[in-house]
This record gives sequence, C-alpha cells and structure tokens, in this order.
Amino acid sequence: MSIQAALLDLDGTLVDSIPDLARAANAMRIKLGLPPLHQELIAQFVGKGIDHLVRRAMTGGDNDASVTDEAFIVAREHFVDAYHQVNGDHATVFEGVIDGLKAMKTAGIRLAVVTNKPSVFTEQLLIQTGLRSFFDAVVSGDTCPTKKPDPGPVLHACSLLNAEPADCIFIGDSINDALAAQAAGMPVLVVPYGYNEGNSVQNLKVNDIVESVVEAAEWIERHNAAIDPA
Ligand SMILES: O=C(O)COP(=O)(O)O
Ligand SMILES: [Mg+2]
Repeated sequence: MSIQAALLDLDGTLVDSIPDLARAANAMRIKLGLPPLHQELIAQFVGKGIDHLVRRAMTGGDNDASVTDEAFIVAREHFVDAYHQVNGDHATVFEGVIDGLKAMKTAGIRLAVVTNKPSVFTEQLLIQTGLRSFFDAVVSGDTCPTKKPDPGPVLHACSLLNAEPADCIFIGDSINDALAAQAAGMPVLVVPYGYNEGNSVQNLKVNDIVESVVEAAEWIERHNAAIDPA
C-alpha cells in the first residue's frame, strides 16, 4: 500500500526545544538549591516525557540516585511553572521542516504529531512556531494512558486520521519513536540531528535515516511512486 499519512515526533524532529527545556530544568534545580546542569546533559533526558526529564534533572542523570515521591511532586511543580513561562521562547523549527511538511501536504499525505510532551505545552509550542495548522491530529504524552515507546499513542493517531497503521509512516528522532512505530506496525524514518537520549541514531533498527523532514518527504514520494507508478 502507498503511504497515506505521516506521524511526526515533536521535540528533536520538528522543533529544537532544548534551550527552553534546559532553562526550565535549571530553574527547577535552582529552586531546589541545586547548581544548574549543562544544556547538553539535559538534552539526554528528553524524549520520554516530562516526568522522566524532571527525575533525571533532579539527580543530574544518576540512575541510581533515589527520588522520593514528595520531592518529585515539588520538583515537577517547579518545572511546570518554569516551562509555562519559557516554552517556545528560544525554540526553533529545524531546517527543512516547513518545506517537508508543505511537500507532504501537497502530495495529499495527512499529518499528525505524536509527542511525549504534555498537551498544554504541545499546543502552545505548535502555535508559537506556526506549525499547528499543518496537522490534522495531535497526540501528546497525556492524551493516552501510555506514552511512546508503547504503540498506544501511535495507534490513537492512526484512528484520529482514519488511517490503517500499515498505510502510515513515522518520522522521529529517538529509540522511543522507533520502538513505538514498529510495535504499531508501520515503517519508521529517523533524523540524525535530534536527541535520542545522547546516542547516535546509527544503531537504531529503522527503515532509513534521513537528513531532514524534506528528505523524509522525498523518501515517501519515491516509495509511493514505486508502488503506484503514475
Ligand atoms: O520527552 C518529551 O517531552 C518530548 O518528547 P518527543 O520527542 O516525543 O516530542
Ligand atoms: Mg523526539
């Protein structure tokens, strides 16, 4: 079947949101009496939703350090307050995103965002960056009972788009996207410029690595032309 819909990840694929996420994480740390962390380290904590980011930012990435539920609740509130204030301020749309989305739209491909970011922040960021109107559906980290790498949010996006998973493709930047898309039964392309928890995308099991969303649009066009030559 030809590809009829594309599901795109947000942080690290469409938008470089690290400057704002790092500001909010460091504002949280300062409230907790902790020194700020380097932006590059904070970037490794992004991709599994904000609860994961808050926990990792509290411990400075030390997986063995324990965080009490009470301390986590306080820290999360600090993070959410700070991120509300800065979300979108220093975020930039990656090169090739607008042209790639336009090309897919022109080709009749329906588009959805599937992100682990909570919906209040997703909507704010999509509107502020001017990307919201490209998308027929948006699934955020709190839309479904589970987050990526679980396939639940990916399958939910398919049903919102009225598309079978086998007729969709996922475009993301991390292992969470690759695992969720594969478990949902669709091919996945990854971009190398995102976060992927500090690891290279070269080792991910994906259908292809594309340099940009424009290249992803070209990949889909080639795929569809091979299946259904005009
Ligand atoms: O961890 C996050 O909040 C961002 O996640 P995303 O890469 O799924 O957009
Ligand atoms: Mg991402």
